[in-house]
Amino acid sequence: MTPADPSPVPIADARPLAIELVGISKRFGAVQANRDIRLAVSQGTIHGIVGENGAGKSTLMSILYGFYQADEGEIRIANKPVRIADSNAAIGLGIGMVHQHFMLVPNFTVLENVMLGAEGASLLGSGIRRARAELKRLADEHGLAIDPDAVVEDLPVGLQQRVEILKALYRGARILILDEPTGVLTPAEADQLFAVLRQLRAEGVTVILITHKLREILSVTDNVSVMRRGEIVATRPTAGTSAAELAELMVGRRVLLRVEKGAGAPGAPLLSVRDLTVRDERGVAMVDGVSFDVRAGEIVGIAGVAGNGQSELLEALSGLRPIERGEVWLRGEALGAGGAAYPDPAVLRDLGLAHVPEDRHHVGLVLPFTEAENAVLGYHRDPRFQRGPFLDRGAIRQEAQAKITAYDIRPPSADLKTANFSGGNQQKIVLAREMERDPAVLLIGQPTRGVDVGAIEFIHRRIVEMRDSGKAILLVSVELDEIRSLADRILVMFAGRVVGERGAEAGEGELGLLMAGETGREAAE
Ligand SMILES: Nc1ncnc2c1ncn2[C@@H]1O[C@H](COP(=O)(O)OP(=O)(O)OP(=O)(O)O)[C@@H](O)[C@H]1O
Repeated sequence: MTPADPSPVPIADARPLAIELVGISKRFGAVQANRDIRLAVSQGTIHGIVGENGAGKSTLMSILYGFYQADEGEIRIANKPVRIADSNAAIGLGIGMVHQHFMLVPNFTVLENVMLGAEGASLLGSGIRRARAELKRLADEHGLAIDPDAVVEDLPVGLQQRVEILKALYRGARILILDEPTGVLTPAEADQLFAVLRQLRAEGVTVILITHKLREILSVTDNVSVMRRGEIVATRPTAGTSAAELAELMVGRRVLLRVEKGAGAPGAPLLSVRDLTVRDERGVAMVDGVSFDVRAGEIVGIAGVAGNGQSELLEALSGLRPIERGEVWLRGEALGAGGAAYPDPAVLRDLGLAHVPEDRHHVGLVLPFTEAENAVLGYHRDPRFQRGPFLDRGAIRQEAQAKITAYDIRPPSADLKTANFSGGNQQKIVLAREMERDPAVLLIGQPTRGVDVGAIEFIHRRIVEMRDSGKAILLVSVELDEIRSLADRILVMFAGRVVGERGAEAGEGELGLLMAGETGREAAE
């Protein structure tokens, strides 16, 4: 284990301290999630926190926001020791949190969401007028333009996040915690968010930013702390560090930050899609006449801004969403032909199609189940896991343990409830299950969302190995870098249609234009 940096606090800075954590420790059963954390953050700075999956970042922020109580240690806000019993106490101390999974009421307006639960908010006429004026003032002052009467569920995620930030500022937040805020954003939305954070910093707001994206750390933070196995192992001024150093500090070894991939040798199509149309619950054609092939030994990437039909495409192909029209062939066999229903996910699995869903919480995992149960979910009828009419628990545990080792899932406990794994480790549980089944065709959505750099390196390598062993891979990701480094061919989706196809060498700007629906002359050039 790397010894903790002997002098992690404070980074020399003339500004007063906004936050000091002194010897914070927190244990969950056998897991020491935080150990003797010492951290000092100066007012009006952006402090990054990085660390591998399960390093304890979210736990530490939950302690600061009053969700959990530390077992030991002291929190000081503006040099005063405080007790943060719950999130109301945190808000009272000027601490605001922007959650990974937004906590907004979808069918309420922006104004209603901002007012909801705020102290002294009144839904009477004068109260609403005052709140509206205050929201406008905050939006103008911080460069957070928004329509107060827009219904939240109609807004793109970037603006929903803006509502979360405004909500925190409305409650008087002077310290803002953002836990992986760009996971659901497009590159352009992420840039806008960073512009907002820089402006907030200039106004004296203190920001703590948790992210796995080292590029973001380098571009927007002043200082950065690295967590490993519950401890802070280093704190550095951002200007004095690099992506390579941070990655090494995080995982304790050198990490390859780019994908190594030879030229592909694509064979026959294993998945063919013709004129596919899929509607959502509201009857809107989310996938609108889409056609493509994915060949053996090929990775086809679908690039696009979230919400342009990529999710519905994956769901339909994997049997989770009805297909309205179109044809799908899997390994040369027409699915749902001659009026038969499209096969359900279990049948598709038997036919050699695996699916890593984008939404691991709702589709990929049953959170109250143990790791071992989730490790074979959907595959538990496999003869390897049956003993007569019963499940062979020993075989299931053995399989789970092998995957835990191969994917470095932490903590390495097959008996732990899946809900108690960190987000990135939950993702690895789904990936291990679907990828190790040796499917002919793999549909994979957002494979590295919330996953640390060491695990990204591993997952990317596995995807390339699968391609090289002749699998057909359809990859959906909002990370353009991920698509560009993995895919052999790139299809761009916009408003339910494939609006362009490019080779792996396509430039970011060119793809960005297509993603924004600019299919005119500039995009063609
Ligand atoms: N409520 C809980 N009960 C039991 N264990 C927990 C609980 N919450 C977190 N843990 C454990 O504490 C450790 C730290 O988890 P935490 O979510 O803080 O990690 P993280 O650094 O935020 O990870 P990620 O990057 O994957 O989100 C993990 O081993 C996790 O399994």
